[in-house]
Amino acid sequence: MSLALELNEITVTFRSGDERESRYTAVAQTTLRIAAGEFVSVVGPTGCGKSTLLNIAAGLLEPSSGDVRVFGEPLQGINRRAGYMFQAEALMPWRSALDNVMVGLQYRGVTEAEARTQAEAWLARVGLAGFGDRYPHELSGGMRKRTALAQTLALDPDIILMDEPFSALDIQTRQLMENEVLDLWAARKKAVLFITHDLDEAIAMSDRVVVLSAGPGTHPIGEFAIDLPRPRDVAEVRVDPRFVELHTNIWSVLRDEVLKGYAQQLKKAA
Ligand SMILES: Nc1ncnc2c1ncn2[C@@H]1O[C@H](COP(=O)(O)OP(=O)(O)OP(=O)(O)O)[C@@H](O)[C@H]1O
Repeated sequence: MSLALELNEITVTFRSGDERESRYTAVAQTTLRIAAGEFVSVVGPTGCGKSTLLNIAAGLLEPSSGDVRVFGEPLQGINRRAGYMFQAEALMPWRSALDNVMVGLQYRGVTEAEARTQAEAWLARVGLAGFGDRYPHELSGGMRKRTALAQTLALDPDIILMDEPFSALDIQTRQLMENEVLDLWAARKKAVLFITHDLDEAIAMSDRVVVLSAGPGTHPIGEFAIDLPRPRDVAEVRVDPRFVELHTNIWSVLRDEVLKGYAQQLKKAA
């Protein structure tokens, strides 16, 4: 089994506050490996370091120590084998949905005509055929997420990095999007690193769920193989007795960390 992404013994220390001497170790000695085609979710308490790990995988942030490998090669700079989808809206408001999807392709050197054809096909795949000429403000939140998904997948990345991509959506739209992502993933089997607060979402979508400790110095404290059959419907799978059992097992590890995470946030705010 080939590894798509390896984070080996990663430590990340930030300078914190105004005092130059003051340092905060967000991530400590964390190893996380994702096989080609594997869907892995990372859950952990608020502020523990999930986004920091994703930024490391994206090559947007350099670790203080440890190394990152992409398909066996050391990562230098931006991870060009990866596509990202973040919590915040990433669409350019002055471009139509179609232009938003086309721009990444054109940046890669695809001709305008070919980029248009591919972008139209991706918009259709995410259920937005006929919406290409709308601007982001003319689309619903779910439609904007679909556009962002088309934008990410159109570049055909081997690794997909997602940081709470659906957290702003209402529950029905969210479940529709989760099922769509699972269908698209099943068709093309990319490696996915999915960050979420939501344990139900993590279990419903993933092959494996990794639980991070509360910070400072977050690190994995549990790893669970999700042996639920696929294809899955994220709403239906939640009532499967095995889902409930996995949820109980993972929550027993996560619960104390969530409580520690809240205490930590309150201390930081004080
Ligand atoms: N550039 C930075 N400078 C200083 N501290 C930072 C920086 N980026 C993150 N941190 C701190 O590192 C810790 C981890 O942050 P991170 O955003 O990775 O957590 P998270 O688990 O993704 O949070 P959430 O669940 O709330 O999205 C936090 O305490 C945060 O304040």
